[in-house]
Amino acid sequence: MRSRKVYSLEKSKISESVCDLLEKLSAAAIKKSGHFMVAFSGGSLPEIVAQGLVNPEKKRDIDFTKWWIFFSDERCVPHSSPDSNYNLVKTSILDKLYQLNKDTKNYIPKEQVIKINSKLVHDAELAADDYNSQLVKAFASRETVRYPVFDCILLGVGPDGHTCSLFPHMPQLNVTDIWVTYINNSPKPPSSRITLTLPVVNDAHNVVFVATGASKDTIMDSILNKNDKTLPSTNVNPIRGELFWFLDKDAAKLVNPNIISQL
Ligand SMILES: O=C(O)[C@H](O)[C@@H](O)[C@H](O)[C@H](O)COP(=O)(O)O
Repeated sequence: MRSRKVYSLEKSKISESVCDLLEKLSAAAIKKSGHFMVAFSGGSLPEIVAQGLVNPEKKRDIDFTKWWIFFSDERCVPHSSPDSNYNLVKTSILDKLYQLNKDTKNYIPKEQVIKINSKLVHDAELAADDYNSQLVKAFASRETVRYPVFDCILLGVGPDGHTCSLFPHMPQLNVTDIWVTYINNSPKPPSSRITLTLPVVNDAHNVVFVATGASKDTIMDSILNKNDKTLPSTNVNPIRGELFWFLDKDAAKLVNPNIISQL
């Protein structure tokens, strides 16, 4: 891992700070390769990013036409379901971005939002294979390596240390021969999901965790202080990339102050 930065911020500062970083990473990626390949998790993350990204009071200097949106994990539900991470990102970010920038057309083209195949949500294994093929197609023009290299993967962390849909003591954490795998007994409902595998996450140029709330203080102690490798989030260490943790004060309460970076 090139570097790890752990930030502990007032909750009100989290969205803006994460999006300041996204603005920087986006500009660098677009300059280097012509696009910004970013994967979103579900949970609280999309709303947190939305507050800083599609804010009429603070327009971002971002060329959204060059963004490609992927999902770090996705539930095997219809796109219209309230449980769909695509639906969450669409309603919290994509639709608002369209409304904010429809005059300038500075929004993400629909064909650059790579979502689960809604015809396959009845079969998580087929859906995972299909998403894997979609990744191959999307990254074909860029990649000569074994894995797709995302410019940024945005992750949340569960109170049990899961991230994406990689859960403690479940076999998906050890899958290394494919880019996307599936689970049908997720401890966090809904039970059927597809997820990026750990090697893909660790091949990203940048991985950004966002964790807020007192419910995350104990797990943050296990991940950052105790380095508990049974927890999927502890195993996220980008091989050539940068790792960022954005914590609010509640989630960072038990974290050793010596590992906290200053923004
Ligand atoms: O689809 C999902 O459920 C998410 O991708 C999941 O991995 C989430 O990121 C964590 O459960 C944290 O969720 P919160 O940020 O809401 O606690």
